[in-house]
Amino acid sequence: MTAALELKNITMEFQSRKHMFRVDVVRAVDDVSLRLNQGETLGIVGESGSGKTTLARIALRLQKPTSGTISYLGYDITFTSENKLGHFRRKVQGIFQDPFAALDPFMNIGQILEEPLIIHHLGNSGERNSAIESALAEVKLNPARQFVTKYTHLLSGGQRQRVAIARALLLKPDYIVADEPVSMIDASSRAEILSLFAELQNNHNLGFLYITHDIATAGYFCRQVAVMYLGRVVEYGPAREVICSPKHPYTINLIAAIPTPDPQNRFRERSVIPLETVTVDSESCCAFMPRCDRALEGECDCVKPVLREIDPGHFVACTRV
Ligand SMILES: Nc1ncnc2c1ncn2[C@@H]1O[C@H](COP(=O)(O)OP(=O)(O)OP(=O)(O)O)[C@@H](O)[C@H]1O
Repeated sequence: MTAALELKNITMEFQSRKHMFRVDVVRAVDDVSLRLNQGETLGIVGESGSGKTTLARIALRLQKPTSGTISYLGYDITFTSENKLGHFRRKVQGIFQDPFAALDPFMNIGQILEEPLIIHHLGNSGERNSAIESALAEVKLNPARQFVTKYTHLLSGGQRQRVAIARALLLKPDYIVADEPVSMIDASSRAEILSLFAELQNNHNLGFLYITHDIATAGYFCRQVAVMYLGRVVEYGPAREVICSPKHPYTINLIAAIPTPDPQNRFRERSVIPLETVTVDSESCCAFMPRCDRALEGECDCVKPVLREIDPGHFVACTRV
């Protein structure tokens, strides 16, 4: 089956000038290969700074990688010029963390939703209006006709995110890159937005690249999960397996940190991942080594672990597994 999105050996480096004559190179993404099939959900999980957003921007071709290739439906679009990306721009949509910044406060909901249809020359005015109303109904903003004339300051965070989802949906995308779509929304709306994603996926065979720091929501929504640490994928596999039977020490710690509503927790001490105290040359050793309670001298400090298949479809980059 041709993948909706395929990232092969993606590396992304940024240069930052720290002193007048010294330029530091930050490797935000380091040799990442991932595949998203049509109608499936791939979760990218990791803490702040692990390179998730950079990878999301690359999947949307908002950024060209330093090396590696991006394929959309089998076509290499890594360096395709912007004027030839029209179809990709329509069929691949992004939903971002901040629903307050994503929508223009000077436009009403109808204008916000009509704009991409006008840009992509889709339908006449009447067709666009009925498409907008059905998209609003689909994201459960009812009665749709009343929402069309409202401005964004009248909506809650959850409602704004629904408008952003409707805007993406109107272009009938093949896949949506959702970068922390529920992290700025209050807890009560989070589950509703995630079940809305699942419903839209069923109805439209939509693919999702779901980026999050919260492995629990990834487990709820994703079929496959990739756990990232300092730009690398350290564990990848079916979400249920990665969450119920994590193998990499970093994933094990992330899962141990998921809060559970058990009154006995008052009497238990939880282990926390220690903060990084030293920076290692991750070119020649395991980047997680300074924080790992299983690290072994002579092994983890001299081998850069690569992903190995330890169970069918379950990959781990750790020499200690
Ligand atoms: N334009 C840039 N210039 C320099 N460094 C950058 C740039 N963009 C990202 N980085 C660095 O790349 C690394 C990964 O950043 P990225 O935003 O992709 O991580 P993240 O996992 O999405 O984190 P967060 O959840 O906090 O957004 C960080 O160390 C960041 O400082």
